[in-house]
Amino acid sequence: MSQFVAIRRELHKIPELGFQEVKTQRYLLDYLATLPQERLEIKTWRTGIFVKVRGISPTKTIGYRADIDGLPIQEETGVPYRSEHEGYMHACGHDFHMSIALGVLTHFAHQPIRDDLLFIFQPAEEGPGGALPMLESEIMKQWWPDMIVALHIAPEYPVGTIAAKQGLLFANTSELFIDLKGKGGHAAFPHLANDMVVAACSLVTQLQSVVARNVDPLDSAVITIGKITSGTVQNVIAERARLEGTIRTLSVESMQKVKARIEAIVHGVEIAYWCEATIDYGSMYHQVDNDEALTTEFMEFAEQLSNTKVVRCKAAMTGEDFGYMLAKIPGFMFWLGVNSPFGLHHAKLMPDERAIDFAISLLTAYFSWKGNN
Ligand SMILES: CC(=O)N[C@@H](CCC[C@H](N)C(=O)O)C(=O)O
Repeated sequence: MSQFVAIRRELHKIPELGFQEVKTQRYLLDYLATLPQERLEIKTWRTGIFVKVRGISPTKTIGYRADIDGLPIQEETGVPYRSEHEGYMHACGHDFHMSIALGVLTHFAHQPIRDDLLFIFQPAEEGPGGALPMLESEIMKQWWPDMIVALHIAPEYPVGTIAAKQGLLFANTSELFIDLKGKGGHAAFPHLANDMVVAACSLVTQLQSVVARNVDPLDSAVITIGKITSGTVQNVIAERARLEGTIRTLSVESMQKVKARIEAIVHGVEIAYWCEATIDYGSMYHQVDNDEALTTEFMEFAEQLSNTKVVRCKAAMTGEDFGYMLAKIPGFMFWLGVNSPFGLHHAKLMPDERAIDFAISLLTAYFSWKGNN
């Protein structure tokens, strides 16, 4: 087993939620301390880390970002290195993202190139979002990169495949939390209560009409309600209900339109079900827009490598707060094939670990070329 597969397994055991990545940060710092320090500058930022690898005669700084948080999912893989944190899992591949970043960083700590490299270990990608505050931090302002790159694992592609496109790659996202408050009561006397289970069910159904009837069929949007909580016991009418979900759109304008329709429907539910409703949009992520020239250059670079297959993919409705970085710094994100029968955010996600060494060699080759040219 390669060193960075072993590191991935250690990180896989300790998934932590956004801005709680204390053990993860400690693990990363301990590893960084084992590298030759002559060219490294390491600065922590909340639970994240910035690492600069000083080049020999720098003309620019190339940034590379890896996200480090896990998800509140109970792992069902049964692997020996499964999560030791009950109810939490690296089910979005951030353990891969970190070990790949460490592999690339390790190479350049031993064999520096002309240009500076900036590695960003970013907390809270799954929420509430670490990219934007990290981007606004003093450290980032001091070490501002001229370009920036990130990858995301892709269960649907085989190892050795990368997928990317110029322009829009990932959607705009907004979390969605709706609280309904009616009147509870005895299950036998519904006419004396305002039942929030019924209101919530109706609201979920009505929300489906926004994408079906209000979004241009040639545009795209998603409204997913992933969680509903309501009620206390089977024979009591629920006074409250809470819906938790996410909105995805392919433009900022569509996001505004979808939210306006959601607000109108929620107001209609207030009237129809004699209840009070509040909407909270939680955290929002800017769409991931890949720089045309840099993406083309990277895809052409990867295409001439004998072990790499490059796919021109479509945009996806996933979200990524790396979009905030790409809104300020030219660069790109690409998908890395990991060939898992179970997808992202699934309790049985099982990415093929051979993708780790493949990605380290791809990125090492690309940064060596880009950082000397
Ligand atoms: C790559 C990926 O799966 N990203 C997450 C980002 C979540 C953003 C936010 N918490 C939300 O749910 O809107 C995704 O779910 O796409």
